[in-house]
Amino acid sequence: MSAHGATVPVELRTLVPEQWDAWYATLEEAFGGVAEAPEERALWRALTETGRSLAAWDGDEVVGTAGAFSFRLTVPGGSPVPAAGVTMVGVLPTHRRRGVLRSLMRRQLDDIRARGTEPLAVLTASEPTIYGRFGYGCAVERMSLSIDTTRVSLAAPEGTDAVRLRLVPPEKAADRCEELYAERVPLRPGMVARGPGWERLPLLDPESRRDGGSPLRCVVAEEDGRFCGYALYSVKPEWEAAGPSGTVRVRDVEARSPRAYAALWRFLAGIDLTSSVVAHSRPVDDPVLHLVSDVRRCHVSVRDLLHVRPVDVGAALSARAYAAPVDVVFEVEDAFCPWNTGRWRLTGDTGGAVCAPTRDAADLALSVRELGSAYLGGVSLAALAGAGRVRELRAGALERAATAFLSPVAPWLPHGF
Ligand SMILES: CC(=O)SCCNC(=O)CCNC(=O)[C@H](O)C(C)(C)COP(=O)(O)OP(=O)(O)OC[C@H]1O[C@@H](n2cnc3c(N)ncnc32)[C@H](O)[C@@H]1OP(=O)(O)O
Repeated sequence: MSAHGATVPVELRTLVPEQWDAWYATLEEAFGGVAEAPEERALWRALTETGRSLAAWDGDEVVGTAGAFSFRLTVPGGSPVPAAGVTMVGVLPTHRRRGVLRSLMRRQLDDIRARGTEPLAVLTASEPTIYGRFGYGCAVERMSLSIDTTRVSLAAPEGTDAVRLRLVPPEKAADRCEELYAERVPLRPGMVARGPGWERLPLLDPESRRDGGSPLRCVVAEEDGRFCGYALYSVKPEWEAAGPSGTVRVRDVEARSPRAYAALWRFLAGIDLTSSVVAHSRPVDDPVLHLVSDVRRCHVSVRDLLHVRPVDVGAALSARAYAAPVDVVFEVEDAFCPWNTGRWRLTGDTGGAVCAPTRDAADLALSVRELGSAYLGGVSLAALAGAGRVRELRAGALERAATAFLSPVAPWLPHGF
């Protein structure tokens, strides 16, 4: 019985390709019933891994959906670790709060564990309050910026003026952009290698999502004739009594050098007839924060992005490296996946780690959710301890573990899924 009504006795079945339309229609209904543009729908259809997607049936009706992508996610130290990218979760409004999501999450985590290859599950949540009960912790935040470019100037490191910028249709630059993206993936925890088909995601640009803005533009940066960066953006023109006040909407910026990075942002901030540059998903340590003359007029805000759930605590903690030597025993509580509950000894350093069950006394006590939050190195165990969510059982253990877990580069990923 759920808190809101009798549990619905749904039957969970693996999605078969012929049922994709009905399945996806349920998902769209759960999200409010606005149909996606045909190209968007076609992309998600192509990317759906039906064999690991679940449909909850009530009689002959699909009332709930949950999918998973087979990702390789960068973890601290730079290794790619297999992770289930949980996606397309929805329950019909007629069936909400009667345990359908809970049964989908139960089955999905059991399936991921049974595969034996993915120590982690990750997701971006429609609402951050939903997934903590299933052991997901917020591990990555994203930063939004709205730069008032009538007041803010950008610094130009030496060599910036030598960077040549060129407007190129996004499809024409796509291969070179993907290559650069692939180079960046190991450099930041949270980044996901884009498998076949995913290269279309950054170019997805349905008219229905433009909200009065231009089609997607691409500017590429070149140094000595070599491709060294790109920005994907659009422009939303606007006219006020006092003059033009358009907005540059940034979708992505990547570069191989600080010169190219600065040149791209300076370009975006200087487009005629615009007075602001808006970017909704940047890493919280984006170097652009150190290029601007007035960070307050960049209207920075931060919100949750990626939630991480260790499915196999031992394998997950063994798969990453640590910024400093660490030898710590965790007392882990995991109500939803009890196979993780117990004491785990983690020993590791910058070269790698081993994490295995132990009978030794615990140094730190926490739930699997806090381990998920700290896993990518962007959330400090010390901050979680400050909230009472990590308990130090041996003096000094918290500081050492917190130092070892942190990443010098903030985790991030450039797009949802
Ligand atoms: C990874 C992704 O795809 S994120 C996208 C998630 N989907 C959406 O937001 C679409 C719109 N919403 C929905 O489809 C549904 O409301 C869902 C999927 C969020 C929840 O499905 P339901 O079947 O209603 O959830 P279910 O009844 O299993 O609830 C399980 C628990 O979570 C809680 N819960 C579920 N949804 C919410 C919510 N939006 N806010 C707060 N608590 C919630 C329930 O109260 C219940 O708590 P309890 O165990 O203490 O009783």
